Amino acid sequence: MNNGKIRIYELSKELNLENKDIKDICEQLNIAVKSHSSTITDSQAERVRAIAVKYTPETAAKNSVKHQNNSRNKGKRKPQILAIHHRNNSPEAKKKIQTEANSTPTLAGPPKLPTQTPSAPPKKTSVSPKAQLAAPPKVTAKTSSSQSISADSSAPESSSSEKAVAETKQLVAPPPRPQLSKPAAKSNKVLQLSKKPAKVENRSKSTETTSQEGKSPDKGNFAAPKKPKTLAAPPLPKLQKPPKIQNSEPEQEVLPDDQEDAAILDNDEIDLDVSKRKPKKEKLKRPNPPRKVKAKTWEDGDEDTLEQKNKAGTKGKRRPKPIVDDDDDEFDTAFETAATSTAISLSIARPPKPQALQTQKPAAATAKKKPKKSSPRAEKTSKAERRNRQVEETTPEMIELTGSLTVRELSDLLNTPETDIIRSLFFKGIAVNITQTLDLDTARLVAEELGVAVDTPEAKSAATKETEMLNEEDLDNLVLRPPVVTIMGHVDHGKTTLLDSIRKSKVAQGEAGGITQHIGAYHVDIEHEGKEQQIVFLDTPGHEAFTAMRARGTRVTDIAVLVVAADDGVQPQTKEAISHAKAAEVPLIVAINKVDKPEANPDRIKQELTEQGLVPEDWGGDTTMVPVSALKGENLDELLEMIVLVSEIEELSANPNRTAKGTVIEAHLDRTRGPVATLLVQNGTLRVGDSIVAGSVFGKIRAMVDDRGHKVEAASPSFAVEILGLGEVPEAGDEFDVYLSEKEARAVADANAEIQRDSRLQQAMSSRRVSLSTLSAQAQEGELKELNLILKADVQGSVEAILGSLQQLPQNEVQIRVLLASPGEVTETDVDLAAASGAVIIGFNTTLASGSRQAADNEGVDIRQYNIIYKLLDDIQGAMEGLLDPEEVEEALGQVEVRAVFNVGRGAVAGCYVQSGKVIRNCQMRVRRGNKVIYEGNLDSLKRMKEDSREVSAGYECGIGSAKFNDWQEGDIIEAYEMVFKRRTLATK
Ligand SMILES: Nc1nc2c(ncn2[C@@H]2O[C@H](COP(=O)(O)OP(=O)(O)OP(=O)(O)O)[C@@H](O)[C@H]2O)c(=O)[nH]1
Repeated sequence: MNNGKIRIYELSKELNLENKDIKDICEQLNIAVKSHSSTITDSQAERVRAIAVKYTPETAAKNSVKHQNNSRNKGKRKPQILAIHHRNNSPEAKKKIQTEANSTPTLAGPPKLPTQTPSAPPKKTSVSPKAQLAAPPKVTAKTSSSQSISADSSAPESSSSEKAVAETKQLVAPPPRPQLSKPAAKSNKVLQLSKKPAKVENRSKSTETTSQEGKSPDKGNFAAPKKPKTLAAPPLPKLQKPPKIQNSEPEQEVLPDDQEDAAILDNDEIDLDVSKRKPKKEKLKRPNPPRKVKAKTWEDGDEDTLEQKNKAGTKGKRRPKPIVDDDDDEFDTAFETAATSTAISLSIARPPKPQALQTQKPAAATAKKKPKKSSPRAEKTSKAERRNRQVEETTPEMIELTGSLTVRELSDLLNTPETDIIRSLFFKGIAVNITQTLDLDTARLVAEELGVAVDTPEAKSAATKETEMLNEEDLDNLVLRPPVVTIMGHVDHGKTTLLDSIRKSKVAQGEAGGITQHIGAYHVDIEHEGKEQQIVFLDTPGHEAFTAMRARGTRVTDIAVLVVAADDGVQPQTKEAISHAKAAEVPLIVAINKVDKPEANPDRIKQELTEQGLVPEDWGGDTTMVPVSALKGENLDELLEMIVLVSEIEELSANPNRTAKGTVIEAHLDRTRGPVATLLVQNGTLRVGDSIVAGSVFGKIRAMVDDRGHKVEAASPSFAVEILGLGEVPEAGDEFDVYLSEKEARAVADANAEIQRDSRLQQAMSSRRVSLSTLSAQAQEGELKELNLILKADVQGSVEAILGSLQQLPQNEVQIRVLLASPGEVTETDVDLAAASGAVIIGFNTTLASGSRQAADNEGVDIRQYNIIYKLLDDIQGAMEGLLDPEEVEEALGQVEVRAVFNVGRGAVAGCYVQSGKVIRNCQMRVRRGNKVIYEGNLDSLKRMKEDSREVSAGYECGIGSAKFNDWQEGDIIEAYEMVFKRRTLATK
């Protein structure tokens, strides 16, 4: 709904009717509608909803005129509902209600309701829908509750509390449409479920039966389970919707225009009921405790909050108030009792959105307090008390925070009104709105202020193995597989050289700057105990910028080889590698490298490693440490042997006789070949032609190439292959699965894409998160600056590495906003985005697509290209500093000594000698006498040889005068300086 209007198709969707049906209803109501995309006003929509409740396509088809008449007839019923409202005030009625409530325990059983509703439709099949429509009284006859309802319809005004109870019950039982004298109403409900009036009747019957017998309606009523489909189709949610309409809307429909207000009151009453019943819903759905909190808020009279929550379903929200006004204490008590039993049915009857339900639940619990409203002032006080009490009662003792969350989410977690959170932050100088995302520290601050302890379990290490690749079916077909080994270690400790040496090839050559920047996977054949064996190596980069990639490497690895240079020792990334290996719970073998170097000291390395918890075997520990020289190829055999031995102990196995699954090691877009991904098969066998899903990407494998560049048809467990045929570039680190059915594979990919989209949205929200350190005061004063970036890199791993490094840059004054970060060329689209958002495009190891350079020139977009990450980071830091306001600093010009004082008129001029630097007319000066500064101000006149001079340099004499200072003395020192603006650098926190 926009601007108070709603389109026909939106309405039809909401009411679960056909567009045509809605148009029919509009026609009945004389609302001009041309097509399904026509809009009508909210008030018109309300009228349509009212009619829709009772609307049946069947009836509609017969004639629209009848409907009009019917709607008039319905108007007669509305008064019934109104009457219920009045009944509430009658003490007698209340008693009756109590009695009723007690006597109808069946209704109270919340669990039954859900079952009933869904099952109801089928039962109805046994009954002729037409009959129902034509003779609503029959329905009433079936149930006691329905009877009372029918009585109401006959004499609405005189309706008693019994009737009210009966109505409530009806509401509870979704179908029981005795109230609806018009068959249409019933049919409407039915329609929502299955669009078949017959089903509606069944439902009502079933519900009735259930309420009486306390059994599941399904069994008894299922005389004709003819259309199980219908049953399946009308899932619970649908059922919920129709009920709402029944409760409130039928009445509205019936009421003549001039009675609309009264109808609203009625609705309000109904809402009250609902709120009271909500507690039961909790039992049924038992979803989010936070919602309860919201409900409390609502009770407190925070209408706004409610309204905000349910813009679409505003009706429900308004209702609470009127109820309060009309409520009588006694009645409330009685009604509460009754509500317990009827709550469930009501909830079913109500279509309200989940949010509304949530909010209402708590309301139900506190409904008793409402009567106090009779005295507005007393009510205010009681509200506050109640609110405090509620908050105290419901605020959890401890919450668990794992990351950023919105104000609303925090409110849910804390069972505290959003407004309280916003207020609390406001007083701390942080202005937020309800949808804004708070970072963990801010959220913790809020929670702790409310006395709620915060637990922040450490984020699961990225290196932790996430998925078990084997499942039960594989156990019978397990065969040993080669170990997947990750080589880790500090930069330049010789990882690539080691692998290179093992492979007897020159992988290190050709890497930009000699730094490994991509993850690679290679297999080597070795001979062990006379048998040929294989080891698959993952080569991960050593620079700390690639932490994420290394972590990923660990996640798929079986054994970690930690390379430590014997001449350098344990370094930061050595420690990091150890922690990754520990997180992944993989065995670790240390290769003490560069032992050929004269300064190599393996024992020192062992000592340092011992301090990290890795005690060498020859020192009594359990860590295998092998001294090697990667460069000279010394002792590599022993290292390989150790790897094989460890893998044997690990009994690494997989089932090659199944569809493959594994992990995307790397992926990029190749200009000629399309998306290319390196996959590590961890179970099963991957084959050309397989339908594969990697993350959210679907593909049919066109070709596979192994690490030696050979085309292969199949890849068995532990082997890494580069594949072609994916639709898009998957994310490195994504797991992949092969599906026998291409259709299923596509569906899985689509579903994954949906999930990823959601999480990306959340990330986008988080990128604008409120952080205590960066926002607070600055944000409010508009001082926070942003540097927008678009990052394109050769591969996903580089993207992650750069993003990780960017996060390390101080952002307390200038915040980096990465609008887009993806692997691939810099395209014209990127340029457009940059132009629209004032972003700079950063390309790393990537090229410009044709046309993008020209587009950038035309748009004035800055594209920076790099192949060394340090340079990239330096430049970005420079750009960020460029965004800082320059600071005004004092720049010394020179020093002048006063050697004589000349009185001129009323003033005086100093005869000076420039000792150093220079002095400039109109510059700033500071006059020092001894250690004291006696004047600071402008140097107004500067003369050289009685002539005005602009500047006098060191070694020359000059006359200096100031309009505001004449108290010169010989020996005074004048420090000449000027204020200049200087570019600032980012302060590192
Ligand atoms: N003397 C000697 N030098 C070695 C040995 N292993 C590697 N180096 C040298 O150490 C330097 C770094 O080697 P790399 O293999 O590139 O180191 P890396 O750990 O892969 O470096 P990144 O890929 O940048 O993390 C090179 O100059 C190698 O020649 C060795 O066993 N002995």
